[in-house]
Amino acid sequence: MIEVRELCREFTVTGKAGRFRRTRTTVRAVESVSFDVAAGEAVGYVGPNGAGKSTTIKMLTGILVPTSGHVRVSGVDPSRSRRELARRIGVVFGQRSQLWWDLPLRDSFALLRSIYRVGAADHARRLRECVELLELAPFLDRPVRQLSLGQRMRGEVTAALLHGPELLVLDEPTIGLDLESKERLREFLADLNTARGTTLLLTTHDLDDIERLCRRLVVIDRGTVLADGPLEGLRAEVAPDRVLVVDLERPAEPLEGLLGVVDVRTELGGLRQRLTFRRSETTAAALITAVVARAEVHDLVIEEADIDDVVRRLYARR
Ligand SMILES: Nc1ncnc2c1ncn2[C@@H]1O[C@H](COP(=O)(O)OP(=O)(O)OP(=O)(O)O)[C@@H](O)[C@H]1O
Repeated sequence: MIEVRELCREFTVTGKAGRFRRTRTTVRAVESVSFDVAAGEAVGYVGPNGAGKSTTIKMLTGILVPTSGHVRVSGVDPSRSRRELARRIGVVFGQRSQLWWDLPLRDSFALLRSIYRVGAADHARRLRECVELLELAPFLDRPVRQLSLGQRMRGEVTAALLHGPELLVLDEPTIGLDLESKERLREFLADLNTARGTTLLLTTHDLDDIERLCRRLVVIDRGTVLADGPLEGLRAEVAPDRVLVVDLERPAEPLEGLLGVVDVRTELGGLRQRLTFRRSETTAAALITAVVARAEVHDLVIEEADIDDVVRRLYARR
């Protein structure tokens, strides 16, 4: 669905040096990025501010022409075949709108139907689904400028889906939304991917988006790919330890010497013990069995690096 090879984009920035002289410097926003996305995948494209995410998305959607490298999306070269691409993919920019500000949402949708030349029946069916799942009915007849951010975003996502795209590209789709709106949108997108097979590529700084939506993460920094793989694989790679926290019925000596355990800390006078263990050397189940054989356990919980930790550690590698 997406094929990117050694993609590079430079910008020339002019600055002032003295009264009359100007300097020209070249900024490499995307240095060399390569990755593929297969049909049906849901991929998170993440990286710190200025890493080159938006620039990549703009090249994937035909808004920017690459300086060098190869890119194909949905079988076409995005910057050469923008119209063809627009028929095949949907794009949502959290910070920009594709709706008509003064028109009621319903009229924006009707205009998009004529622009994309979508059949009346298909349009009506897709609109009905979005209206129901994204709960648009109460504000369909209101001008876009009167909508809240959350309402408008639901409208933006609908607008991007009315022509039935096989790929949806989202740049910061949940930015600025409240928790409930974020959750509603995530649920809708997860269903779009799993039940309908629409391929998703999204950039986000909200790693809960990734946790809920994406099985795979492409992490970029300074215009190159730092890591690419399933979240679980990346977690195992950068955070090889997990922690088993056990609350005992009675205080006990530290539970030392269990297979795979690299550190034991006691709290509450030995009533709570935190056992750090290597995921490559033992499983949580085996360790729990070993602990239960040594002491009477009241409660236990397993802690591991959350997605923020994983991504932070990946950035820190640089
Ligand atoms: N039109 C432009 N002219 C000059 N430099 C640019 C231009 N667009 C982007 N850049 C620079 O390229 C780099 C990558 O920018 P980009 O917007 O792709 O990053 P990003 O990963 O999307 O960041 P953020 O998370 O802050 O949105 C930055 O250093 C930015 O200043």
